[in-house]
Amino acid sequence: MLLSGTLDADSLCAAESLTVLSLNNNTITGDVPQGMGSCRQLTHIYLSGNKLSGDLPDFSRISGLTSFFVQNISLTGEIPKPFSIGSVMGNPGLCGFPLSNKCPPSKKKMFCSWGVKQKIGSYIFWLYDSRTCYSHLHCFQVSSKKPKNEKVHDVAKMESGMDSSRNQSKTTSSDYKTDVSRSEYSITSETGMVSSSLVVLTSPIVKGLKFEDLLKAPAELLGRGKHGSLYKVIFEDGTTLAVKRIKDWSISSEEFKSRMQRIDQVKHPNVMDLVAFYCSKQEKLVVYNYQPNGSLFKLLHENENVRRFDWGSRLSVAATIAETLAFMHEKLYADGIPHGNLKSSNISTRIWIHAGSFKSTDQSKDRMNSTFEVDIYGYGVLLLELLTGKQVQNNGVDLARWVNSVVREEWTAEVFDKILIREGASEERMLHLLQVALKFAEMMNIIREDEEERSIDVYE
Ligand SMILES: Nc1ncnc2c1ncn2[C@@H]1O[C@H](COP(=O)(O)OP(=O)(O)OP(=O)(O)O)[C@@H](O)[C@H]1O
Repeated sequence: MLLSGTLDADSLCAAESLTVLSLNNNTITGDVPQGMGSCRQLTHIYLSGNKLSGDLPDFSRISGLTSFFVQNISLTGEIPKPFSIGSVMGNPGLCGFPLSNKCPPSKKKMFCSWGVKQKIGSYIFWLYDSRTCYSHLHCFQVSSKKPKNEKVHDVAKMESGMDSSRNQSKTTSSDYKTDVSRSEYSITSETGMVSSSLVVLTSPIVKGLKFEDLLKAPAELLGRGKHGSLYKVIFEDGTTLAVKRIKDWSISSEEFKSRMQRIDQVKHPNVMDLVAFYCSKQEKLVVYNYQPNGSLFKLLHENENVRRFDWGSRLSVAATIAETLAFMHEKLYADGIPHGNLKSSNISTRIWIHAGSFKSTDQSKDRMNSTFEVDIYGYGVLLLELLTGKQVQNNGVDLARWVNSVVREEWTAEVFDKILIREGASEERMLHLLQVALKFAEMMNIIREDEEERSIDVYE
């Protein structure tokens, strides 16, 4: 017997024990109701082959959603998480990864304007430890106003830390469009290396991608961290990737490869898939899909509509990250691969955790425990950032100390983000979470009773 009728979000959400909604191949009609995005208990949604239509609700708030099948319906909108291509095919109006349909700019804008309640999700990028040589840097980073020979020098200077104007190193996409459309330099001409393919792990879109293709495409420096530089690389067909050029990592190619493959095997919907990697004596690159939606950092600190990032959304982000971290730790503990660099800029607003994983070559138990503890500490700092709305400096040490001093000495609710206070979020609940966060900081032994008051006044 085929089921017919329409979907009612209120009753679906009210059925708390309903986790698997299995309605494939029926004759259900009407829109997929927007309210279904609030049915947080759902883990599996099967709606393929019905007569549904309309805009996809925002399912990104359903952190436990692991299966999502909407094949052959006429839905429109952006896919909430990177589900397999098979599960969303047959919907010409859907866009976003893993489909090759890019979402129109208007949709992207929607994310950039931080429609938090609807759009907050979390993806974590899980990745690497890194270290590379500085050769061929010009292929990625070219300044627009100088002759090409000079550009090479600029890049080399920037990468080696000689460039004093570090913050000015960011170049806009438009600069690149006009000036970096084709670098005359290639890895082949510089080093005599032969053409070589990247190891493509996930994306059918970039199959056959060559190292040279990456080097030649227009690139924009997104940022430089302690493990190397990240570039936005734009191809002629519009495919946009984020490429991390890892520096100074004395790890053998075999080990690098096996780490990347191991990370690739552990799939979690909130951890951004590695698209590809490349490893040679001179270079180690890791490739992701470019995420246009901004980071949790931007959401918290550079968002004009910050008011909309309310307590409920922050809690949901915190819970999603915790769940994801626990999953990844469990899967990767034996391999000694923690994230290693968990911070708000590595979490994008659809909640993808950006990769990052420093593998200790010292696999002793103590050492391994301590590297995983760094993630727990990072998570504690993230909680403090969500609760206080303050920017993290000095790896979170100062923020943890400041919050600790407020909690222990002269308690004031002003420790919390004033937006949360204004919204009427429960002080008691926020305090509970604050205490959890402080426990993580204590674990790293950064808060001590006998502590000198050091630089925590930045938060006063
Ligand atoms: N796939 C991506 N798409 C879009 N932006 C990204 C992507 N990955 C990272 N970013 C953004 O680019 C900037 C630089 O990222 P990167 O990961 O290099 O920083 P980092 O973690 O400080 O580096 P490091 O690990 O070397 O210390 C950050 O602002 C981050 O939010």
